[in-house]
Parts: sequence; C-alpha cells; structure tokens
Amino acid sequence: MSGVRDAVASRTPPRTGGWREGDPAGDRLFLDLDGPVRLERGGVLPGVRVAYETWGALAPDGANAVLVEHALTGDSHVTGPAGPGHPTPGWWASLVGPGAPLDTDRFFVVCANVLGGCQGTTGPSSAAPDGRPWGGRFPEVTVGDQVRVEAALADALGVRRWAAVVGGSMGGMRVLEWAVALPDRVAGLFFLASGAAVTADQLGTQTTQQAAVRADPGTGLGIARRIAHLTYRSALELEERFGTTVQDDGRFAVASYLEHHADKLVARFDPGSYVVLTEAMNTWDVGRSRGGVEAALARVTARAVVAGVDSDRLYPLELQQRVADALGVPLHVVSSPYGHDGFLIEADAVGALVRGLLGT
Ligand SMILES: CC(=O)SCCNC(=O)CCNC(=O)[C@H](O)C(C)(C)COP(=O)(O)OP(=O)(O)OC[C@H]1O[C@@H](n2cnc3c(N)ncnc32)[C@H](O)[C@@H]1OP(=O)(O)O
Ligand SMILES: N[C@@H](CCO)C(=O)O
Repeated sequence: MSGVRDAVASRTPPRTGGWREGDPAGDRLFLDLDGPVRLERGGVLPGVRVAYETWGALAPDGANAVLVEHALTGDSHVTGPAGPGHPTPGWWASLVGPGAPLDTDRFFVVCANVLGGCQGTTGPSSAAPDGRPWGGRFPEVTVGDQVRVEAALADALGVRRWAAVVGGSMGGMRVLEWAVALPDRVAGLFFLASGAAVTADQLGTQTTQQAAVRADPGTGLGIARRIAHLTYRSALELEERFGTTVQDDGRFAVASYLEHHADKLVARFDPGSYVVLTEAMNTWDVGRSRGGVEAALARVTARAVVAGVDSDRLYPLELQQRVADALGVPLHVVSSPYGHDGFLIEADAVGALVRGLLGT
C-alpha cells in the first residue's frame, strides 16, 4: 500500500475548500490518487477517488483531527441537510458542530465515503478504465483496504495522527483496523455497536441479502434492505409499534414500514456497492494474519471508549465486551429499544460518550 501513500504525495489537496464536482449545494471534496491501489485480496484499482467532507479547522500542529467512520449505507455527510451528493441529511447531525460532542470550535472533523461506496468515492458504479461502470467487475475490497485508502487521505490532509477515530457498525470495523494497523496514528478511538470479527449470524443475514441482490439488482436491493432493517431493530420495538395491524391498503403495517425503508434505499444506493461492502463485512476479522483478535488488539495504544446498544441483536453486547476486555477498558451500554439502529438514534447517549473521549 505504500503505492497509495506515494501516489498522493504529489497531490496534496487544500485543507479547507477545494473543487466541487457538479455539487453546487454540497461541500464534498475529492482526492484523486495518482497510482493504483493494490488490494489485500489481490486485485488492483486504478484511479481511485476519495470523496470527503470536513468541519472545523486543522490546527497548525495537525493534532486536532477526528476521523468519523460511517456505516454500511452512510456517506461522508455526518451533519447538514440533504442535497446533491448527500441523499440523506447528516446521519449524526447533532454530534458535530460548535459546542457539540465533536466540537468544531476545537476539532477538525473529517468523514470520507468508504472505498467501494457510491457517494463519491470509487466503487462499482464508478467508471472503470474502459469507461464503463465497474459493476460486477469491481475487485473485492477489505476493511484493511478501506483504511489504507483513508490513510492516504490523512497524509494528503496533513494529519499524521488522529486525535480520535470514531464510528459505529461497519464504521466501527474501520475504527479497530486503524487502531491495530496504524497504532501510532490513532490517539483515541470510539468503537460502537460493532465487532472485532464477523459472526455466523451476520454472515447468514449478509449472504442472504447478497443473494437477493444478485438474483435481481433492482428488486433484490429492496428485499436485502427489508431483511437487513429487521436486524437493525428489536423484536420488542416492532411488536409495540406495529403488532399484527393490517393497514387500510391491506398490507401488514410492519411490512409496509419495511417496504418504505426498502424503497428509500433503492432510490439512493447502488446494488453493486451493497454487495461489495457487505462482502468486506463478511471477510472482516481484525485478527487476520495477526495471530487472532486478542493478539491484534494488544497492538492498540489509543485511549479507547467501547460501547454497545443493549437491544442490538445484530452486534450483541458480547462482541463489544470482547473488545473492551482485550483493550482493558469498561464496556459502556447504551440503553435503547431501537436495536442496532440505536447507534444512530440515541444521539444524546452516544454524544456523552464521545464527550468523555474528547473532553468536550
Ligand atoms: C452511518 C449510517 O448508518 S448512515 C445510514 C443511516 N441512515 C439510514 O440507514 C437511512 C434509513 N433510515 C433508518 O434506518 C432509520 O430511519 C434511522 C435509523 C435513520 C432513524 O430511525 P427512526 O427515527 O426510528 O425512523 P424509523 O425507522 O421509525 O422510520 C421512519 C420512517 O418510516 C415511515 N413509516 C413508519 N411507519 C410506516 C408504515 N407503517 N408504513 C410505511 N412507512 C412507515 C415513516 O413515515 C418514516 O418515513 P420517512 O423516514 O421517510 O420520513
Ligand atoms: N442504518 C444503518 C445500519 C447499518 O449499520 C445503515 O444503513 O448504514
């Protein structure tokens, strides 16, 4: 991966501002890597572009930067309204801003769309060298590849060491990978509602979702989202909200709710990215080639805050407990009826934990 670092060395983007690609209402910035990215599983990606956003100002010593890592269908837009390049409003909107847990009066907050994604960073919907979209030809990427591309962005921004890397769910995987692969570049970490390695349960649901997309990318993505969304919420919440109610249109209320979320995802997300990113999650194991999870986590030098959601059935608390134990820190439990999505919804509780890490 030194190729990526070499590639960006000659193309340092400005620290604030930058060119905008057909994005009048947006503030996305773009970094183009000059050289190919050599991938962990053997593929090669030429012409990688990274879309990112920043809030606040980088201190002259570069020590006040915080990297926020988004989840599966998220993007760089942590805060702010929806707009071109931002199909949804900021997904952790209240966590970022002046005086907020990620206090932009003090910190330079960065979030990049993940490698393999579809909101500006190179992914299956991007053009391959032949000018056509990569589609199914897009090579397999890993969480390690995603983090190495983010390291190239850090280099280009002038961030040698993050004050913190924070994220939940799939974002939490990149948090751990950063702290293990590049421990001298991570001073603090916030690991939320995630795991150190994929579980059989996650593999089961993710491969089933992939099968739906592969069978028919259009309707399949919607079915995948319905399956996934069930795993993001708790059975109790669904029972209390919807029960067995049948709507006037004849649909079960819970089915209508899932269809609504499916339709919204189909309108904003690329089926190819969905497969590529869930495959990166399928192969996630921070202990790979490192002697196992505990041996890998022993490399971490960052100050760590580890948290989970008590009703999360997809990333149950045992997964965060394992990480907390390996790092020698307490596990913080966010109490929520919303299941895995509690990591997005319980912004006050999550924000308090971020404040604890950053002293904001
Ligand atoms: C880092 C990242 O993860 S970024 C990605 C995060 N964003 C997403 O995942 C987008 C998808 N949205 C979600 O998953 C959730 O809405 C969250 C987690 C963001 C927020 O959760 P909540 O506030 O609990 O919203 P909830 O799940 O109840 O959904 C509300 C929607 O369901 C709709 N809804 C509720 N009941 C029904 C029903 N019976 N039939 C149809 N639609 C229904 C509401 O009208 C509302 O629609 P809208 O969002 O278009 O306004
Ligand atoms: N709602 C989240 C759940 C996955 O963590 C997403 O779509 O990214």
